[in-house]
Amino acid sequence: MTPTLRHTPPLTEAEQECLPGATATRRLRLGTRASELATTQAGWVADLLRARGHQVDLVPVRTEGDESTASLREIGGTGVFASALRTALLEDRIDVAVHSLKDLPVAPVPGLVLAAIPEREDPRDVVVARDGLTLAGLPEGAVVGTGSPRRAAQLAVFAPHLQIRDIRGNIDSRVGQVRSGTLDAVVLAAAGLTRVGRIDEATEVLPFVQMLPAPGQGALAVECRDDDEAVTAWCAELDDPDTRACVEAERALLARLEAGCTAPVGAVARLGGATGPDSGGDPRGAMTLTGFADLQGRATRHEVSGADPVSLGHQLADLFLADLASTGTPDPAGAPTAGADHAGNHTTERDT
Ligand SMILES: NCc1[nH]cc(CCC(=O)O)c1CC(=O)O
Repeated sequence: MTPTLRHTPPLTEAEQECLPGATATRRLRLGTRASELATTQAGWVADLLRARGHQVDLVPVRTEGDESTASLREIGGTGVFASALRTALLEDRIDVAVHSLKDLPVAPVPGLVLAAIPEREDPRDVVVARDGLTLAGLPEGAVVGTGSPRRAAQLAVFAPHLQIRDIRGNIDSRVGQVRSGTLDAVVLAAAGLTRVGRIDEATEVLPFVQMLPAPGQGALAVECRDDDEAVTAWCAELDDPDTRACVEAERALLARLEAGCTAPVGAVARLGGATGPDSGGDPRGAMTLTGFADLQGRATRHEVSGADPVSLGHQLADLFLADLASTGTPDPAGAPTAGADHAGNHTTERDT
């Protein structure tokens, strides 16, 4: 193996750019957890980097239980999937970490940067049900497995004839419980099924009007050390600005809501529409951010449109926080902006 740039005195970014073939002399250590989904996602990012001329080695990273508790405490309590990879990155055992964005806590980590958010997969949730059925086609009392309070709360609104059972596990074990007859159906992210090549097993795609995804669902985060300018720049080439704008809005909602409540939250941002003279000069055009939250057993939706992703997220959060503050019955006059697919004022019975 040829010596790497890591063992030579550090070069400035400008010096590296002058070196012919400089990118090929440094092998990138791309960290991945061991699950099929994680290795598939990491492999996809590795291939994108290889297509740009980089040499990439996949590095399996042990789960959080193997790591020092001190480092984990530094990072924070949530995000067990992300913690081990982030620790490995901070300790210079890997150069690049690939995460499912929806599993990544919204709080930034000092020393790390989200160098790229590549183009997202389908953000919707799908159903895998027995006998090719849809949720509407399942009989009264049929059992649907999900470990997600967000999914359970929305199922209670649009499919109240179904029972929810709290389940955990990877894609294979969750679908396996339908195949074995333990469950009538499970709800999963379309993106996960697509990435492992099993999207054809979905029996129904749930539209946003019924089921809003987790903020960031379907998108990946490519994380680097912020002082590693070369790797950060190489990874930044994988960024999709439209996806980044959408997930910024979705995560801004989550960040503001996490400060004010612990409700299950769904959200999706969509670009497009107002690209004409009224679009405020934003070349990305207008964005619409739609959110769901189950606030103390009362499920509500709100929708906002505008140009700035982060302020949209905050605006939407403030609508939910205002709902929460008005502890009495929901105010029908407080309906969202015209055109919203509002499903408010439902009473839910949450099983999880
Ligand atoms: N919480 C688990 C998880 N984290 C990321 C995905 C895959 C979908 C994605 O990348 O958003 C899944 C599986 C699921 O929710 O069904």
